[in-house]
Amino acid sequence: MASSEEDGTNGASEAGDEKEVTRKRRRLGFLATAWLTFYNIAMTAGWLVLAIAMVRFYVEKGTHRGLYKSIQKTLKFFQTFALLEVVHCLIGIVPTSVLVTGVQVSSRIFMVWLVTHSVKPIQNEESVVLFLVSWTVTEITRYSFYTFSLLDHLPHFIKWARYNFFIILYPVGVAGELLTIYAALPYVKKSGMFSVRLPNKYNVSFDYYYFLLITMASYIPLFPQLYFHMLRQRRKVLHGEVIVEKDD
Ligand SMILES: CCCCCCCCCCCCC[C@@H](O)CC(=O)SCCNC(=O)CCNC(=O)[C@H](O)C(C)(C)COP(=O)(O)OP(=O)(O)OC[C@H]1O[C@@H](n2cnc3c(N)ncnc32)[C@H](O)[C@@H]1OP(=O)(O)O
Repeated sequence: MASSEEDGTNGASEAGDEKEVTRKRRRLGFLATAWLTFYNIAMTAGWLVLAIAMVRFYVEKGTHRGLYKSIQKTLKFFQTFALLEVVHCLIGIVPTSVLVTGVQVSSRIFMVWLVTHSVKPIQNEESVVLFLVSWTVTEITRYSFYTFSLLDHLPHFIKWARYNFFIILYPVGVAGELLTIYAALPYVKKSGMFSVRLPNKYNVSFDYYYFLLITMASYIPLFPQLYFHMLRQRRKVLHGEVIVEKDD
């Protein structure tokens, strides 16, 4: 696979890229770079394990039924581990917005623990496969992008994939998430799970069913912001390589 140095960009932009990498390293410091490299390698490996497990399951069983159950431990571990991304932003070792990362990570944690893990009858829905596949492809690409960038050997395809796959995978993932929450609604309403009814000694009430409806509605203002954020990042990072994209 060609590295960014080998992909046909001109000398001036290579020199600019190298200076940028050196500036970034100095800014980050050794410890932060080492930690991020370890973190990104671990996350790439984790999501790769998940991808292989999903493909193996489907090849062996020929159905998606039981898929979630078979991969849930790995999924929960690596998706929960991603909470560290919010910490990375908070302590300033990655130049990403806490808000953007917070919304992204919390919606995933919410989907994993408070929807798919908690509402057992929906675990075999096709929509679960939809978001699992789009998360997995996205994360393998994203974490390998960060890893190779930190190691200063970024293959052009990874960079291209990082800033193009999301155009399709983001809406597909969101559709999978929304359909899964929608499928959970009847069970949540019937069981009254996570809901607190009056009267009680704290005098508070909470209805998880309505909370889910509000969460679904909140995708309407929040998702476009994340999507346009990624489109802006795409323009920033791939700017100047438009000719390469056209050649593709
Ligand atoms: C409690 C209930 C809450 C419910 C909320 C409900 C509302 C939810 C609405 C939103 C729905 C989202 C659903 C989502 O789960 C669906 C999917 O994910 S589907 C699959 C497709 N998904 C994607 O493609 C995700 C794409 N999005 C992102 O990648 C994110 O926006 C984000 C993770 C935040 C990344 O954005 P960022 O701005 O960081 O982009 P960059 O990758 O370009 O990074 C910018 C710079 O930071 C450096 N960086 C970042 N992280 C690292 C790292 N780990 N290691 C090293 N460096 C890192 C990166 O290199 C860039 O540096 P520089 O600019 O110097 O080059």
